[in-house]
Amino acid sequence: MTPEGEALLRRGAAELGLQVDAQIPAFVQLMALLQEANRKVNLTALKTETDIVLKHFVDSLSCLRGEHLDGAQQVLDLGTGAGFPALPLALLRPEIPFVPLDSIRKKIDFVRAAAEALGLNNVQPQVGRAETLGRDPAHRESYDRVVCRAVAALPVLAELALPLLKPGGRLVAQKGPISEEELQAGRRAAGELGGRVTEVDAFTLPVLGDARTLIVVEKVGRTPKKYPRREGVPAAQPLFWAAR
Ligand SMILES: C[S@@+](CC[C@H](N)C(=O)[O-])C[C@H]1O[C@@H](n2cnc3c(N)ncnc32)[C@H](O)[C@@H]1O
Repeated sequence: MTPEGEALLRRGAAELGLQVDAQIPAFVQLMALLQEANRKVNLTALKTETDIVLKHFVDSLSCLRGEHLDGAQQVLDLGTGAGFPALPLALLRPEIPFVPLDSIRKKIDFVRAAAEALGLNNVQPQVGRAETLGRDPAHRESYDRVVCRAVAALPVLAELALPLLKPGGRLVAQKGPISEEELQAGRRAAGELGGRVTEVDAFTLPVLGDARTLIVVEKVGRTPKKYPRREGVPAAQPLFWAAR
């Protein structure tokens, strides 16, 4: 990473109220690993240094807004892709255990290799589908938090995440701007699944000013056994939401 890239990372993090000086060497290494892996396989669409700094690193760190991860014992990153937001979050919060989950093995192979290279003992990547884990007693109702970024519409996320959360746990979903229709469907879906939308935090991405929304869904009851539906159904037939 160039000195300009490092300065951009410091500035973006500072706008979020975060200090990343101690983690700069690790971010430099992560940038190199991502760019090297991207030359071999198409891991992420973002390829330039500026895009990776702002739209992967800083954007991931925005999940720390509102301190929703504080005190969490086990955080699942649903649909982590190349490790976002899990890897930047794990760098900033070494005391929190993260489980980056993705259904695509080559992505999880990268996340595992990157976590090892960065010496991140608090990262345990997992290959699989959220629907499968959500019905597996070893994972159902096992997580304090589920974070996710750019994975699916809110009603779909609610069905994938709420079965995995312990009662009292929270889904922290980072999205772009959200329509009123999606939010309404998400509220109804959350209600059906034992959850409640407790926060809709609209903000702008540091430096770039792109619109973002952090949506928090709290698990206030139990998720009925019939959820999640089988693999692919939550996304193909989102609860309470026809307007896709
Ligand atoms: C658009 S990518 C976003 C990746 C990453 N969160 C980011 O922001 O860069 C969505 C990822 O979610 C994964 N995914 C989608 N549905 C999933 C499911 N039901 N279970 C596990 N992973 C899923 C996909 O394989 C893909 O890697």
